[in-house]
Amino acid sequence: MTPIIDVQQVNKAFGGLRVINDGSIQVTKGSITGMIGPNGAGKSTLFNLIAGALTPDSGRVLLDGEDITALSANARFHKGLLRTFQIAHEFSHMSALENLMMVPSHQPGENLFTTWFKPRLVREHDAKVRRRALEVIDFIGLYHVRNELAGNLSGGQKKLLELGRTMMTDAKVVLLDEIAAGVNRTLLGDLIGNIERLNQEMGYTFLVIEHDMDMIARLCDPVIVLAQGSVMMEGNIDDVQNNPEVIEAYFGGSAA
Ligand SMILES: Nc1ncnc2c1ncn2[C@@H]1O[C@H](COP(=O)(O)OP(=O)(O)OP(=O)(O)O)[C@@H](O)[C@H]1O
Repeated sequence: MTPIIDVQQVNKAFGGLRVINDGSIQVTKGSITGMIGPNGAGKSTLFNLIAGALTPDSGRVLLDGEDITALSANARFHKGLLRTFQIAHEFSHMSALENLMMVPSHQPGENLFTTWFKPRLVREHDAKVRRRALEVIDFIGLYHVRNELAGNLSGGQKKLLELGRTMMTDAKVVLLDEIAAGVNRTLLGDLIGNIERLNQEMGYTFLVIEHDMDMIARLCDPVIVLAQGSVMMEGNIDDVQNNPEVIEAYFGGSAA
């Protein structure tokens, strides 16, 4: 089966520092794949190369078999490859529900021609977006705070809202970057449950960078271990945790 994400022999250097060294990873459609590694291993850089925030010096990135190496992050977003969006400053002054409704899509209202000449189409679209936002906010368990300003939500609630924002799109693959950081254990349980439901019920594929090993162990199979810009191994969490090379490089190091 064609992997949904196929990173092929990617290299990336910053100045003289080679950060990704012939990096190749495959993410299987329908999986929740984890990516771990010591601090500075290159996890965020690889994420940025996949999401399109960075361009590789060499190598290719394929999405569902299509070469997307030259595409912008925005073009990749419209192809269904997204990373959770931090709630940007300007959005913290909008309600939780409005944050969901503001997620970019091909909205007819954005086109001046449709706004002027097809106002009914715009109204129908807005009503549809609102209905979807209400469904999503219910799904992520934030219905009771739907009218709260996003800036007033707790850290964990903001993470749930970020996940909810991905659900407003036609996501195929969602990149989750350290989503557990700063989230209390109860909300972390909700977050994990929601990710599993999105995966099982709605067919989302996830690629997860995480320092929280408990979350990796509960969610991810397989787990890819990155060390010094290269893939050290891939396997299930038990294989990874029992691999002497990984223990030396990762658990024996300074990483969490
Ligand atoms: N824009 C940049 N310019 C220069 N060096 C960079 C840049 N981005 C990352 N690096 C360097 O690349 C290396 C890998 O960084 P990266 O953030 O990808 O690692 P990481 O595995 O995500 O680390 P962490 O777990 O600490 O977040 C580090 O040595 C870092 O200092």
